[in-house]
Amino acid sequence: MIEVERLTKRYGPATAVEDVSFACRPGTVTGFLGPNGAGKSTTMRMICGLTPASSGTATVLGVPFRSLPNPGRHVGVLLDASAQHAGRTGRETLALTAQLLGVPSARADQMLETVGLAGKAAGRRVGNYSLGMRQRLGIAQALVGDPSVLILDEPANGLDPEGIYWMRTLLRGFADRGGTVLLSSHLLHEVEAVADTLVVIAGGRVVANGTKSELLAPSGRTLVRALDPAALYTAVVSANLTVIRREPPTSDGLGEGLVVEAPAEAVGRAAAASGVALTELRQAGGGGLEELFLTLTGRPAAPAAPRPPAPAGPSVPQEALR
Ligand SMILES: Nc1ncnc2c1ncn2[C@@H]1O[C@H](COP(=O)(O)OP(=O)(O)OP(=O)(O)O)[C@@H](O)[C@H]1O
Repeated sequence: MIEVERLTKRYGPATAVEDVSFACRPGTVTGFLGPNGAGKSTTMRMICGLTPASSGTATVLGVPFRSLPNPGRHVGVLLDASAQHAGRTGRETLALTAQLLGVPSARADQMLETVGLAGKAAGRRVGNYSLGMRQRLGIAQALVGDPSVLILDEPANGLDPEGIYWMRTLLRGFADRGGTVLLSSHLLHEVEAVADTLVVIAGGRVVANGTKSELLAPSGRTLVRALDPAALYTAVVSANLTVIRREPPTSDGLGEGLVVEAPAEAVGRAAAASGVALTELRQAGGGGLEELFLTLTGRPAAPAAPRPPAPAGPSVPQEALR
């Protein structure tokens, strides 16, 4: 169990993390999502006692991380896969960790096997490892102490598709055996595939927190497009419906769309009343995590007039979300 209660981190006048609260339960994978600079790493570092919080608390297995006796036997942490000693081999790295944690050295060999670094790779110096190999070694290191909690910051970075699939299977198995996993990522689709619970952070604040099925449930919003986007906008606004945001034109030639806070029927009627020919009318949502993420964190409006109300959250460049 990980419990985070109103955690805040300030660096001088800047607030990196503000009033963040969430819980990760045994048997679940919690995906911690946010664009670059959202505050994921800072939050994880505070949970692990590496960065002091300005206010708020974080506990792991009921106590602050630093109060855990031999924490590596309870919590496996991977915050920076590049932080390993470049001059040691993979096998030496894990053997040393096993020794420090007081577990048999055979466990180190088992973990090398588990992460696919047994054999030749185990004898190579870490400095010669690819980023993906370092991630695998970092995951092995986190697992050596046979912990019940895993805290992993962007573990999929540098992994190829096969590696990402492998990691997903590993984390799912760990949680299914009763473990607790907190996993940060900006790889939305990977998180969507493995997480049970999602915590979305933007600008240092939690903007969504719930089970995947709750958060991805269909919304009462409608996505609508028309041959004449400006006429559509006027029709929607004239019917006193609220435009949440614009959708960019599609690659197959449909023009700019609108996401409207109303059921499809109301939007269709508004368009019909103004004689606007629609090219698309459907419930918004169903676009998975990416759509949820964009809705929650905002996105740059497409250049067109007239403009809808500004998005509620900070602007997030789309490339930061992939
Ligand atoms: N030591 C520090 N001093 C000052 N500002 C910091 C420090 N560490 C982080 N920040 C700032 O805090 C904010 C949150 O950073 P953080 O690294 O936690 O975000 P993140 O969500 O992990 O981003 P990324 O996905 O890019 O790693 C950023 O604006 C960052 O510049």
